[in-house]
Amino acid sequence: MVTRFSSISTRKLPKALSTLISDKCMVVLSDYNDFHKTVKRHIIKNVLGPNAQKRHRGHRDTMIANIVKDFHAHVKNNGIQPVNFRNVFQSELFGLAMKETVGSDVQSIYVEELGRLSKHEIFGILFKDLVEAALDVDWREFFPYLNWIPNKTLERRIEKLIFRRQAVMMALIKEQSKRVTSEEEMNCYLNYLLREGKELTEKQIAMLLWEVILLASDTTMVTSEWAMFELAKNPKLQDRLYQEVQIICGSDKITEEMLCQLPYLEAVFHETLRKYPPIPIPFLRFAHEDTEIGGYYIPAGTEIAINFYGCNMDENQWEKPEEWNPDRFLDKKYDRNDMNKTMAFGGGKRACTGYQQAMLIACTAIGRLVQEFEWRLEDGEEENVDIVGIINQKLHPMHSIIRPRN
Ligand code: HEM
Repeated sequence: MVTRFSSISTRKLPKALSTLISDKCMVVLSDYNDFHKTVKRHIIKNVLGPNAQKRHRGHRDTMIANIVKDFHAHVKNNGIQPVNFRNVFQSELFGLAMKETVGSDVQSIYVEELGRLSKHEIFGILFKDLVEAALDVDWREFFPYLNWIPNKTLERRIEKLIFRRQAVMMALIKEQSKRVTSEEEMNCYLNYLLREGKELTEKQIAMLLWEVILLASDTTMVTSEWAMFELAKNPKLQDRLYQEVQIICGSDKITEEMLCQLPYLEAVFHETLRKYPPIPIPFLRFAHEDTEIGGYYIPAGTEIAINFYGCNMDENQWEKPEEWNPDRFLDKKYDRNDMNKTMAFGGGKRACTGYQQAMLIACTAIGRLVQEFEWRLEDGEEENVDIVGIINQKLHPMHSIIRPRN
């Protein structure tokens, strides 16, 4: 992935997915070409690079504060009734994604073609429905010579989803374009692309904005949910993390600046990514030229699946890989600054551009939630380890009993 990326960075996508993403009009699913290089420069400069992340700091702090507030409100209103972690976390994460892309956590919007939509409905149209559709299997993919047979039900469903996404994105763009005067609203991807992305069409801008909404709304939540699940399941390890946070932060709330002093928290993050990589097998690639990988000759046209999950469960590489054990990452052999301790973020030139955002949000949230509350699993929850979808999501959202520490 590192040295051969230029030969193996062409994506092999199912037809339905290719249609959904307007024929690879995204950084993450485009081939390695000039379009990719241009739009990757844009996303780094305005959203995901270190300077952009500094500019978005306020949004992350607000997000964490809101999550903590929501959990306290749950305790106040429902006592020891279990809380659905995902409901709280995902809504706030989606709000952050909207701020980064269109400048505000839109609570409702009027869309000419669809009427007035709530935040929840916008989330459904821009995220949930499309993620579910990406999983739809078109049986014709397995029999390419039968491609001439129509699959009208699937095609109509995809057309409808694209229509709805496009209508909402256009309404968001129109609404936001009216408010380009305020300083805070200038700091969003939409305004940046309107200013700097002169080579892009309106449709491409809509797709690039949607890409950030899609990528920012999920993988970080998936990692945080699995980490909280394991901590709630293992009170001793949770206590160890709490003690570490107490020693470093005392009575202060944990902040991003403190993360570098919290090695156990960092180990919790990496161990979660190892055991539950949010992208266990990235979308297939194919070699567009003859190449050689790991001593094997790979002829042009070969499809390549990279199994991160398999690598992270390899007994030759990891002792007792099925155990969730953050301690393994405290070993001196791991460089503290190396984000690639596991394969979770990919590798080489196509490695994840959003790792810094993911790490800052997940680590601060996990640390702060353990600092504020004691987490226990609801009876029977321990068994709920099934996963669903292409992003290794917990099939059953985690339900946990939380008790404020003070
Ligand atoms: C724990 C969280 C995350 C994980 C595990 C993760 C994982 C990955 C992986 C494995 C790839 C490479 C796919 C491949 O090689 O085919 C990737 C690419 C990418 N990710 Fe992430 N990701 C995470 C969060 C994010 C976030 C929050 C964003 C942005 C908001 C993001 C943006 C991207 C982009 C733009 C690429 C494409 C890079 C390129 O093709 O040059 N990721 N991610």
